[in-house]
Amino acid sequence: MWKWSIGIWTRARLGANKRGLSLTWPSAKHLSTGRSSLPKVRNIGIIAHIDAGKTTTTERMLYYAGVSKHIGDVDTGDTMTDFLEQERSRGITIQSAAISFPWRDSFTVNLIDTPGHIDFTFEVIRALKVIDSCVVILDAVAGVEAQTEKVWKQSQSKPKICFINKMDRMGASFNHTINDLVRKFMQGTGTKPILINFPYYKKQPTGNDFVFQGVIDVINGKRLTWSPDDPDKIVIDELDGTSLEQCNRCKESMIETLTEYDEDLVEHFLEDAEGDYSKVSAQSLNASIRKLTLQNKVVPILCGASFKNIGVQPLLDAVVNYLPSPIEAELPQLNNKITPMKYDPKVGCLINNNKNLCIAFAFKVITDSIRGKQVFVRIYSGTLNSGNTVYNSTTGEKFKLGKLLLPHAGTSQPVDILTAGQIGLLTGSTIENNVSTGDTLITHSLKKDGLKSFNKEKELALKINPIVIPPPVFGVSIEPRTLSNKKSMENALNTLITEDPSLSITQNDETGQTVLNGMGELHLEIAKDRLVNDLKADVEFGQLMVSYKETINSETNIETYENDNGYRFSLSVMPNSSPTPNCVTYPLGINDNYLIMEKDAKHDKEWKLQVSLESIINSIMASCIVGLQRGGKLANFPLYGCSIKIKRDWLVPLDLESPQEILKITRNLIIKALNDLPADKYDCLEPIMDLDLIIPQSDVGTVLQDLTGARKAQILSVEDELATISSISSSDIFPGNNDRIYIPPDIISNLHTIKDKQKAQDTNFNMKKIVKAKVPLREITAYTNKLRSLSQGRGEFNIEYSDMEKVTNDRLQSILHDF
Ligand SMILES: Nc1nc2c(ncn2[C@@H]2O[C@H](COP(=O)(O)OP(=O)(O)OP(=O)(O)O)[C@@H](O)[C@H]2O)c(=O)[nH]1
Repeated sequence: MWKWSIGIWTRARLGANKRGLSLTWPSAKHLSTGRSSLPKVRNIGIIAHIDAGKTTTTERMLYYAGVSKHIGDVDTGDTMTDFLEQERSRGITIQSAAISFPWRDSFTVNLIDTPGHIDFTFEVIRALKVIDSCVVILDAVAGVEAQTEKVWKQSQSKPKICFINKMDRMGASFNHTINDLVRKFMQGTGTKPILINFPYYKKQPTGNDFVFQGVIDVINGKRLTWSPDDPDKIVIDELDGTSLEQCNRCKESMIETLTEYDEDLVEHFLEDAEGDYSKVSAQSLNASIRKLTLQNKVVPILCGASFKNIGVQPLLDAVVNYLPSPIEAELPQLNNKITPMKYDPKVGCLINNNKNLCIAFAFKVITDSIRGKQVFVRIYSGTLNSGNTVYNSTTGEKFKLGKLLLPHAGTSQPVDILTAGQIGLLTGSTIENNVSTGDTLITHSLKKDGLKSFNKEKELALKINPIVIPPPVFGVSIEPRTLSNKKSMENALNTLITEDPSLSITQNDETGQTVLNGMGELHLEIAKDRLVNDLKADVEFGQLMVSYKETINSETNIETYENDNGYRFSLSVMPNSSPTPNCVTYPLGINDNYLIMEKDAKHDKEWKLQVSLESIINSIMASCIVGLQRGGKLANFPLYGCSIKIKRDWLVPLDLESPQEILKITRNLIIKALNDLPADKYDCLEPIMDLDLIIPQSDVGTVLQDLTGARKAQILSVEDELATISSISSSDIFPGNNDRIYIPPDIISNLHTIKDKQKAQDTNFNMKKIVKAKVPLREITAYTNKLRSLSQGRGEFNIEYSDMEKVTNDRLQSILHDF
């Protein structure tokens, strides 16, 4: 918490000198050992629409935490979290970067800065899997944009704080953005916004211009202004006049909202504060906001302009004050739903009441030119020590851990131990072939090789539910420039898809063509760039093409393999259906395919196999993926939405030495089953996209005509965009569910740039419409130029994968013409 005194506040006063050295925070110590007191850890994700200012805000956080000595800037390409060459040259975040830093009173913040572009949605999904809460950044001019809506929904019930950024820009509206937030996410849910601070505009000495200069702190009733020349200097003043009046109204509104849910605060308000709003203590308000944020009853809202260094320290305070520690977060989602789990304040998450059980989840793999493969893990329970023997419950492999690191985006710090709640990195040669994204690692917290002490049936079979990978929608063919480059191309592709499992490779056995598939044009563009420039693959690429799929509408014959050595194996391929009783289901990668194994209690228990059941199942899964990717009978498009069912009576010989032997058998059975299925039992599928358009009202007719005609779009809705900024700025109160929350009115700030002036005119004088539609991806490629010409450059659009849809025979013929 801040110590309030009127005057000038700098980093030096907090104990950090200008070179970023911490004198009073015990940061260096707790970061170097990897141990932190669990209640003082925050695992947060920074999420938002593209360009909202996530990386800019993260860079300021790192600077104020003393981690970086100068403020990195996306526009000059010297940020710590966007360290890939492609990120720096394009000024966008491509992969989520994890970084740990200290903040006040020995808190450790583990932060993941996520990309905003829709093509990198998998990066957001995997970050959301391992963080406990989110900081949502909003652009104060644009309000809640399409990708913010998406990530808000994806983050489900994780507690959130909102930071309304870019308050310095012309057209910025605090009021409009909060209205937008409430309308899109809170109305009818019982969740309410809580204004922690609101913007302060300073009137310029000449003219009537106001410039965004700081914030009014509602809880402490102070004005904080940042110096344009010195990022470390904050001046704290008492309030008077309109600011004081607005702050009091905000505080009353805050107390009214909180007391609706919090009996403890009601008691404090009536007894200690004697019903006087001004006497309600900051401590009680902060405790109440924390409690209700964790319950998703309220969302604290702050504002600032990260680019101008305004408002970032209060945001960091809000992170540690209001967001959950790992012992207050949601429990992990395990495959075995009956395993008991709870939080213990000392050891963190306690799984199966076994405090020695360490469970970690591998959520990201990167390849460093010096350190080789590194795996990001989130530790859920217990501790991970370097040198521990670890069991990978996803693959059934055992291996010894090498060095552990704490991530610092671009650089990392070696540690001996990673504790529950931490996000860390595994390195060393032993992880090379033993860990992939989505794997669960299990070990004994105290013993170097204590796996034997676990209950094999229960504890070593535990898995954290895997990350769901959306299907790729675009592909590009790739071939080595010379035959001698083939091996290095395969290695480079392998590295690429290990790092980013939302990329995939399909191989056409007939034509020999290799296709790299991804989530969108930009995704593949970046992948191509990485292949050639970072991984030095000497390759040629074909045209970008839509990723079509095939599916089956009927079950295949049951195919059986049996031999004298004791193998017996039968399977069939069928369309996905509802869960089958007495079966175990395993997802098969990206195409909504599954492996279904009829349960047989005999397996593993009685077989006394030399290799683990998990590694056998893993081999079966790998061969299923290959078998289904060979494609269907219509056009060899990869199979989608299919299940491979292994029948109950399967047997493998007791002396089986390697599960690899099973690979070929399974693959051949799948190919035989699919070959014998007649062509009329196959359907072709094409990707359908959700399209969000914002267009001037005057162009709605022509744009809709083009969409429904040539582009075969189905229009879902056409709505007015929210009222324009000028009309909203006068409305300072909006209705919530049954109550009203006070938001101070906006002041239109100075016009900074020509672009901003144009944007302001556009926003003020042109009513816009929001169109939502579904459209085949094939019809919406290269739409940017078309929309530009139909809307005189004023239309904007966003597309996002919706689902795969069956195509008619005529359409299939027209699709086949594209190849
Ligand atoms: N005027 C103004 N510009 C800002 C502010 N914060 C960020 N920007 C600018 O907005 C642009 C995008 O900023 P980023 O930090 O890269 O945004 P992002 O959300 O990380 O972008 P992606 O990760 O690519 O989605 C850059 O040009 C920043 O300089 C702000 O407070 N005010």
